[in-house]
Amino acid sequence: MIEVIGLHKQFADNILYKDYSICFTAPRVCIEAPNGQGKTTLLMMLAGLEQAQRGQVFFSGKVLSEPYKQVAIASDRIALPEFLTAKQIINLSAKALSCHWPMGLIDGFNFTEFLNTRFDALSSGNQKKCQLILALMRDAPYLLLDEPSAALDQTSIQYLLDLLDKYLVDKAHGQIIITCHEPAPFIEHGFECMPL
Ligand SMILES: Nc1ncnc2c1ncn2[C@@H]1O[C@H](COP(=O)(O)OP(=O)(O)OP(=O)(O)O)[C@@H](O)[C@H]1O
Repeated sequence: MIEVIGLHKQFADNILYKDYSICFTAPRVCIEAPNGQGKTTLLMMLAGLEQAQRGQVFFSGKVLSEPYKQVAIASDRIALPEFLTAKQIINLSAKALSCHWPMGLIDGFNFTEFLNTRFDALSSGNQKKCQLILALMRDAPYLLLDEPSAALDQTSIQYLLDLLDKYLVDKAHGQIIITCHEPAPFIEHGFECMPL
């Protein structure tokens, strides 16, 4: 369970969260909110990649000192080295995070033929697949996916949904939080929709 208490976040004079608290209780949550409300920023803060001015985040009741070790995130907001190929980026991450080469995910997303393409030359759907592979290969207990189905083809969405069906089976306290503007397929697969 992820709980946010007393969050304050603003960019310059744009206040996104003011003394904001929320508790995500369902194992699989889909955050639905209008554009610009702060969904991506919230996921980035949960992952420890964006700093809040105030507030605390509890993961199963604990503050994580190094959230990146237990929280995996896929988001367009995270810049990847565009001059490297997808294979080089996946390799770098796998080595840095001591993960196995994610053969199953690469096959499942039909990504093999794009491994030698530079990240900046990948289509938006294939960039999304690369981001998802990087997050999913970590098998972290807390998984945050920002608009995971955006730009994906139907076969890949189905593969992702099947994968998320099984993701928490071996993660007793794990949780998946996604943001999505078209949540219907995720709701059908057991996600609980929450506004911000
Ligand atoms: N690094 C930044 N510097 C300044 N403003 C930012 C920064 N990151 C986000 N913002 C602003 O914060 C607001 C919320 O952005 P965010 O991307 O979190 O919203 P969102 O709910 O995910 O939107 P969408 O549904 O369009 O993806 C926007 O007004 C955005 O311009």
